[in-house]
Formats: sequence, C-alpha cells, structure tokens
Amino acid sequence: MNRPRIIGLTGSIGMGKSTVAAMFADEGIPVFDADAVVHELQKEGGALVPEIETAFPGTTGPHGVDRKALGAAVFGDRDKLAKLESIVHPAVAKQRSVFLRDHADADIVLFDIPLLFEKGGYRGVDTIVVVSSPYTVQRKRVLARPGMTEEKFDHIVTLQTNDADKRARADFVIETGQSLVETRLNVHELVKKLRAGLA
Ligand SMILES: CC(C)(COP(=O)(O)OP(=O)(O)OC[C@H]1O[C@@H](n2cnc3c(N)ncnc32)[C@H](O)[C@@H]1O)[C@@H](O)C(=O)NCCC(=O)NCCS
Ligand SMILES: Nc1ncnc2c1ncn2[C@@H]1O[C@H](COP(=O)(O)OP(=O)(O)OP(=O)(O)O)[C@@H](O)[C@H]1O
Repeated sequence: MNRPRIIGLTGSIGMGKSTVAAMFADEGIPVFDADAVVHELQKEGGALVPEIETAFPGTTGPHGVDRKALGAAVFGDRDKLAKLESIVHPAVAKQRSVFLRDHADADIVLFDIPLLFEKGGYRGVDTIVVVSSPYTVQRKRVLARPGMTEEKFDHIVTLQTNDADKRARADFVIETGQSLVETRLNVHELVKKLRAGLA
C-alpha cells in the first residue's frame, strides 16, 4: 500500500522549527505538530491532566496544566523529566498514527518533532530536515522569550542532541540564521525538489 513520504523536521530550542513547519504547511504539506498535540493534551479538560496531577501534585489547575510550574518541576531533574516523558510521549505517538491514517492519500507529510533524535523518532521518518542557525542567533532569540533565563536555556541545551550532530545526521539543513524571506525561499526550493522526486 502506498503511504506518504514522511519528512521529520527537528532542531534545537529556538532554532525555528515551528516557523519553518508553518512554511511547509503554506506549501500545502500536512504538518503534524508534536508540540501542539502536547499543549492539547495538557490544556483544560485535556486527556493527560489527571495523570500529570497525580505524578506532579500542584502543577495543574482549573485551566489544565500550569506549564510554567511543570517546567520548573522537571527541567533540572532528569528522573522527573523522564517520568513526564513516559506520560506524554506514548499519547503523542498515538495521535501521530491517527494523523498518518487521516492523511494516507497525501504525497508528503511533515512531522515536526522537537526530540526526533533524542527519542528515536528518526527511525520512523523517510527524510530528515534540521533547522539550524548560529548559536549566537539561537541564544539571543530564546533569551528574548518571556520567562526564559540563561540558566534554563543552558540546561535545556544540555538535554538536547547538539546542533552539530543534528546537522551531520540531516538529509537537508534549513538555515534559519538568515532572513525569514530567504528561509521561506529555501523551504520552497526543497519542497519543489521533494515533489519532483529529485531529493
Ligand atoms: C515541561 C513543559 C510543560 C514546559 O513547557 P514550556 O511551555 O515552559 O516550555 P516548552 O514546551 O516551550 O519547552 C521549552 C524548550 O524545551 C524543550 N523541551 C521540552 N520538553 C523537553 C524534553 N523532554 N527534553 C528536552 N527538551 C525539551 C522544547 O523543545 C523547547 O525547546 C513541556 O515542555 C512538556 O510538557 N514537556 C514534556 C513533553 C515533551 O517532551 N515535549 C517536547 C517534545 S513533543
Ligand atoms: N530565518 C528564520 N527562520 C526561522 N525563524 C526565524 C528566522 N528569523 C527569525 N526567526 C524567528 O525566530 C523564532 C524561532 O522560534 P520558533 O518558535 O519557530 O522556534 P522553535 O524551534 O519551534 O522553538 P522551541 O524548540 O523552543 O519550541 C521566531 O520568533 C521566528 O520569527
């Protein structure tokens, strides 16, 4: 049975995954956004809220998971982070299967997976695209986010496969240290190649 070619999109914190995934969507490619699914599962009434409250008491409330509180509980404690991942990742995998079934007729689909290398998701995709910018650009972008600190940024970087490894393992690298216009053009060219079977 034919199935879509699966592109796995990844990149380290703040490298521009969400931005570039939206560019692929603009090219007409269905996008599975792992992060958005996590948000959905954690929001008010979300399927994982009770289990997260049991594992991390006090981190949920009337509006679902308080991500700031949960982040403070797990970033910095590898066991707790692993516990949270064991709750969240199987639920995300289930949603990914549903997405694939719903888009069985597409020629290409894209999975936006922040932890593609770290959690083995690369094995389930056909082509790997990594978004990457110089470290100084990445750091500046992330530190501009509300609530982000140098300490938190440095810690999250240590939890993730480093950028050089990601680039080395990529089939294609989309540079995001340049202007959004240039990046969009590069995405357009890549999609053209993929659709023509040239890549
Ligand atoms: C701990 C949570 C609530 C914090 O949420 P918050 O909105 O404050 O931060 P955000 O999700 O934007 O993450 C900040 C950065 O940390 C990275 N990050 C998140 N979870 C992890 C993880 N398990 N391992 C490494 N990096 C991670 C993100 O990719 C991002 O670059 C949230 O990150 C979460 O539920 N994480 C566990 C699920 C997960 O692994 N998500 C990422 C892949 S789907
Ligand atoms: N050429 C570019 N390509 C991508 N993003 C860019 C570019 N230039 C500037 N940016 C900005 O950089 C930021 C990248 O954030 P984005 O949320 O896309 O990253 P992310 O990799 O999904 O982050 P996280 O891992 O933390 O979820 C956005 O604010 C985006 O507008």
